[in-house]
Amino acid sequence: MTDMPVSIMRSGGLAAHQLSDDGEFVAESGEDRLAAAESGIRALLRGIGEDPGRDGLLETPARVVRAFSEYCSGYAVDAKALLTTTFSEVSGYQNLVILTDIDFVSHCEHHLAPIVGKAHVAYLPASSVVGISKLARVVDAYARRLQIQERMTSQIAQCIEDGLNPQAVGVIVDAEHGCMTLRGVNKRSPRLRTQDFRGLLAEDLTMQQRFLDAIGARP
Ligand SMILES: Nc1nc2c(ncn2[C@@H]2O[C@H](COP(=O)(O)OP(=O)(O)OP(=O)(O)O)[C@@H](O)[C@H]2O)c(=O)[nH]1
Ligand SMILES: [Zn+2]
Repeated sequence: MTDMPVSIMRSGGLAAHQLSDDGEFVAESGEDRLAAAESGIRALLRGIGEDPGRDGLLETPARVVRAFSEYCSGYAVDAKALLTTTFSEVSGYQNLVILTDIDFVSHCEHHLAPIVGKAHVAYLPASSVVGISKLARVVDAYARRLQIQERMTSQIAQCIEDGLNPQAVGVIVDAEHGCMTLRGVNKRSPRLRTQDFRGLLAEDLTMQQRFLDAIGARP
């Protein structure tokens, strides 16, 4: 047995930081990371039988990397910090605040295929309300990552619960998954519905129904 790190053994002597344990090149700088990502896209193009050297594809790796940086820009967003602008002067408001039809685009972590849908968010304020655009920003902060829909739904609910400490939180997400509609099982119609109800919205079925009615959903 040797004490040599796996990465060094695999690379035949390369410095340990240059290869990860699964044998991938690990870039040190941001620029190296982009170059490595672009070369990965060139490999993908070769893998599907294309010629990454032909004119039309020369700029494609850089474009794809830029596009994925945009799809995944939510990693850089501190979602909870979005909920710090609140208005307490409307503290007499005792009803659900419901923001419906927040459209989003995410990407599934299994196939990197688009998940396109709408999120509906409700909360019952405890003492203050938040600017409604911030709720849509929270949705985007989690949507613009590689996701599965169940986790995204809970992350949005958790963020609102932590950020506003409300009496109730509800998040419903309806989405179409490209990995089901464009490939694989190739079904055009199914939409995945996920929901996360917390606090009074988990206990009070009448309140839950008000939320469902607002989005025109069947219970
Ligand atoms: N629960 C859940 N599943 C998802 C989501 N997005 C994609 N999937 C599923 O993840 C699964 C991955 O299954 P695998 O069998 O590993 O992948 P696959 O061979 O490409 O499967 P098929 O899509 O059936 O062709 C598939 O069933 C997808 O439909 C999501 O947000 N939530
Ligand atoms: Zn998928």
